[in-house]
Amino acid sequence: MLNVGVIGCGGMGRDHIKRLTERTQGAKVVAVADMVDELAKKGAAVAGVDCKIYKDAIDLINDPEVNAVFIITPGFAHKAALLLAIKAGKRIFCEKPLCTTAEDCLEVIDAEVKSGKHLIQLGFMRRYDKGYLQVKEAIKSGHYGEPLMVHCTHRNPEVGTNYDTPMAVHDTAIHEIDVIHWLVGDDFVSAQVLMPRVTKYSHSKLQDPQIMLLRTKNGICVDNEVFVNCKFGYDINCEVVCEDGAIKMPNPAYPSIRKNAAAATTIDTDCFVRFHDAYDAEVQSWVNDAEKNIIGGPTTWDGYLAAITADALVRAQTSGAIEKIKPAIEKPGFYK
Ligand SMILES: NC(=O)C1=CN([C@@H]2O[C@H](COP(=O)(O)OP(=O)(O)OC[C@H]3O[C@@H](n4cnc5c(N)ncnc54)[C@H](O)[C@@H]3O)[C@@H](O)[C@H]2O)C=CC1
Ligand SMILES: O=C1[C@@H](O)[C@H](O)[C@@H](O)[C@H](O)[C@H]1O
Repeated sequence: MLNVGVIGCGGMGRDHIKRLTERTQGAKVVAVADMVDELAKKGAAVAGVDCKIYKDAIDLINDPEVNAVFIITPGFAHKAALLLAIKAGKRIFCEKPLCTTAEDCLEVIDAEVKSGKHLIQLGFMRRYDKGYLQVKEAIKSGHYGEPLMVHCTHRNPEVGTNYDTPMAVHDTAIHEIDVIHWLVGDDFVSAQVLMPRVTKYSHSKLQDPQIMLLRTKNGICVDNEVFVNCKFGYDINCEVVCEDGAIKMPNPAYPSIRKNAAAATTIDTDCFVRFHDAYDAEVQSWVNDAEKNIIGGPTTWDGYLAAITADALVRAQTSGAIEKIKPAIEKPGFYK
């Protein structure tokens, strides 16, 4: 049994605690930590009566009963917890983004490589979504030729006023950055952002919507509409256009209802419902891999590649120019 300690008991933290407690085989949440007492208590209540509560992440990490750690704090707080958990040699599941800057990601890579053990899996759950997996299979089959273009939309119904323009990259588009790189098996080399007219539902610190453009080494062009106050639903789409056909990701199936001379189909309203099965699958696979002592999912290196792409997009948000993307180091042999 993997005894998991969860750091960060906000919305996503509690969702993972519920998953680990109710739907994951072979894992148990034995401790939680949150700097806000009330949230730590809420997290522990989801886990069950014998769950320990800590205020400081370090105390949870150093608890000998805890042999694996979930880091579900906001992105800016990931680095500190990651470095402590690596030092303690604990198996780690860290929510996206790995860190909010590429420099911080390099520090984490350095620490993991020096530890000599593969410890970290990143929460890029879309790699476990049935629809994306079907698209990947179709590309791999070779029946449709080489991918040329990828059209994506990442629409959220709304975001709070703490959500600003760079977060459209770090918090939201980071999912396409990772999943498209994984789908087409190619690295990004440049980034650009187009800023359309701003929706009346935005606020002074947020340019919404945005069109993010990425180009890969092999010349594949990706356009990603990020629209986080679209109002109508949580709407994730992806179409890969290849030389001999176009592959559109299926969305979860809902019935088409005919009423009042109109036909309507449900669109999900949040990521927790849309990616429910993908989150379950990523966590179950991380638990299963513990027995084999491997990290089978997205690694720290994937987190770094996503971070350099995100940094280029954030630069492009203000420069309006095409920004280059280049890793500062060669991929360490450790991750090959
Ligand atoms: N994969 C996905 O689709 C999603 C991933 N996330 C990721 O999950 C993480 C958390 O997001 P939310 O739960 O939405 O945020 P949140 O703000 O609701 O919760 C974060 C929690 O961490 C606690 N916290 C902050 N710093 C801490 C520290 N140093 N030690 C202990 N506790 C600390 C806060 O008190 C808060 O309770 C983020 O990395 C976010 O990007 C969030 C939503 C969906
Ligand atoms: O990760 C997530 C959130 O943090 C983010 O804020 C949303 O835009 C994403 O759709 C969701 O998957």
